[in-house]
Amino acid sequence: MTGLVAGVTIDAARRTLAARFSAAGLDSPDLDGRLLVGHALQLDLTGLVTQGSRLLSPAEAQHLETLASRRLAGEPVARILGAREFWGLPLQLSADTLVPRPDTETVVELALEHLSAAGDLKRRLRIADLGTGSGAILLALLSELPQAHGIGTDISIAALRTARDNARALGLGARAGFVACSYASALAAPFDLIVSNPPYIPSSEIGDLAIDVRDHDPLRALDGGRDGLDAYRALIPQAANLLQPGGAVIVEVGLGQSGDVVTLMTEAGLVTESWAIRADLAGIPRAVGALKKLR
Ligand SMILES: C[S@@+](CC[C@H](N)C(=O)[O-])C[C@H]1O[C@@H](n2cnc3c(N)ncnc32)[C@H](O)[C@@H]1O
Repeated sequence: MTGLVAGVTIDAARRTLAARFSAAGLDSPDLDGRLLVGHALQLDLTGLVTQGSRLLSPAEAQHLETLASRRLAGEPVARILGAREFWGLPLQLSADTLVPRPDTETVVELALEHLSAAGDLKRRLRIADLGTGSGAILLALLSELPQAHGIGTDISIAALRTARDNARALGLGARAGFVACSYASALAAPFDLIVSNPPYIPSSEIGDLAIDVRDHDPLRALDGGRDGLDAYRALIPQAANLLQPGGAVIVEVGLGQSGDVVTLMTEAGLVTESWAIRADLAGIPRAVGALKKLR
């Protein structure tokens, strides 16, 4: 394997990393190389372009080599950077938070569409995000809903700390609270909107996940029990109790789970409608919603 040597230019270092990542079969070798070089040298895209002919110092070359080795060993770029963008918001991560996924933005989209159709975008809404992790879904919603307040829950205190820090860093801290509990068990009614991306991988499938997920995302963010539906069985009845009449619960689901989740919502007395299933970019039903009946 070709290492990076001091005295190569930034451009050459990017090309070398991209070639090594490509040879290792990584999905986005150019992007990964650019992000790691930018991170190691503290340069944004403009800096990388304008300083492309600058030579790496020995310390920079060594640092970059360490980051490249971690990537080649299967560690996701977001874990190496300790940060990931979600809904255009920069979020810090920790070992206790899932790396937020682009698919999860379907939950945010469906929630905003529902609120928009109901004429509620400017209302003083109360939102709960169950299993908030880095705070991704809650903070995306609060960034779009200027009058809304929200609570994120998680069983991981460390994840809640990261979520709280993200809320503060984004200027949303005054409208976001964080509570350690199992899903909504410590929350009191009423809520206008409850969202969740809970753990939903069947326990028996965890071992077959790609290495960047299995070895780097926290197990309690992934493991949904025997059939993957344990979290929905717990949180959907809780949500049904806590919602205002006309309020909505919107959850992310795994592959092939939307039918079972709709059934759980119906059994909890919620109303599911055709608007309330949203596919991700791959066409897989990814977000499922239901309403509490109006009295
Ligand atoms: C799939 S991750 C989602 C994180 C974040 N909402 C996102 O979309 O990026 C699931 C989260 O649920 C949390 N969790 C697992 N079991 C829980 C429980 N019983 N009550 C509350 N949160 C739980 C995990 O710690 C993890 O942060």
